[in-house]
Amino acid sequence: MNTNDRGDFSEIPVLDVAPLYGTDREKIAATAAQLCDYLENIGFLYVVGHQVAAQSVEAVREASKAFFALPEEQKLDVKIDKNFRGYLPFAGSTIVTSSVEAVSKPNQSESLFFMHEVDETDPRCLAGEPLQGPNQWPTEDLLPNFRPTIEHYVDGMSTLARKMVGAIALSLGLPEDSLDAHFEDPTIFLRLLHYPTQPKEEGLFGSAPHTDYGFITLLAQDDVGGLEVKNKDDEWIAAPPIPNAFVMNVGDILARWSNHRFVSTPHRVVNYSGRERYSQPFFFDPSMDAMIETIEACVPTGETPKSGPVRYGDYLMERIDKNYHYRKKAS
Ligand SMILES: O=C(O)CCC(=O)C(=O)O
Ligand SMILES: [Fe+2]
Repeated sequence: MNTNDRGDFSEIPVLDVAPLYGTDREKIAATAAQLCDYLENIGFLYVVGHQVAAQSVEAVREASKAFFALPEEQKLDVKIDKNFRGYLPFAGSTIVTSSVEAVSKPNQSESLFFMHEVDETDPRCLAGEPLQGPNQWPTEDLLPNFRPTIEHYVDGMSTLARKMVGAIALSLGLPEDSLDAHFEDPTIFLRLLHYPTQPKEEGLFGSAPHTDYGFITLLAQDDVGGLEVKNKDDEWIAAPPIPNAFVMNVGDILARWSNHRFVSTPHRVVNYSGRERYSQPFFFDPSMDAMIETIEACVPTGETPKSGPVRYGDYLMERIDKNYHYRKKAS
């Protein structure tokens, strides 16, 4: 790697991941090598050639629009709970752990969170383990077909994300399945986001500058635009919508796991378009119980890892508790 290239970009590159669904080892290796370069130097790329149907992406967007169009009191029927599933009203989160800039104004968005489903009878839920509980679904009479639409999408996105886990392992010179054990019960978030158009105001964002917590993010956005990614010259580079592409980025736990060989790049959303914006980031993260310990292949000979081991669930709870008002305990 040429470290001088790090953060030196003026657009987000596109990677065709179709070979990852096939069996041609040479093509798979070439795709992984290209991926490695993007993850090391930019931390962001567009993924095309995946097998998530455009129809499924569109169906989720329509479901999202229908949900956010409901009266506030109906949205509040599924208000976000202690398990981090449900509706986060407009301006409900301020990113305070952002290392990117001092942030004080709440994000100009409302969102609806789903996670991996955990039944009420599941031992993890019964034991009161953090973030392990059932999703909150809008009722069928209010929004018909909502749940199967979301679940179908999460299935397709999970398949794509697992292909990327394999490609990431290959890109580090490891066997394709070497990280799989950490994703046996993956921690999954699907966040449906609605950004009203916003005024131009100092320090006011749809989504304030931040890095993502987790492993990888795969984002579908509508045709409005507004996502921007920071380069090494502190310029905000647009990541405009490309049809049938997901924006993929490295999260902080992947950066840490890779001894910061891969870079978790700050990004933000500003919606000055005059239109409403809808996006749907899918976050694919390790199992709560997975121990994240620096990948040896990422530590140069003679050096020690930059960070110690951490249980993914503990790391995640710390990050989440800091960022969301509704979780803050009244003192
Ligand atoms: O809405 C977007 O385009 C980006 C959202 C985002 O960065 C996030 O939810 O972490
Ligand atoms: Fe993000």
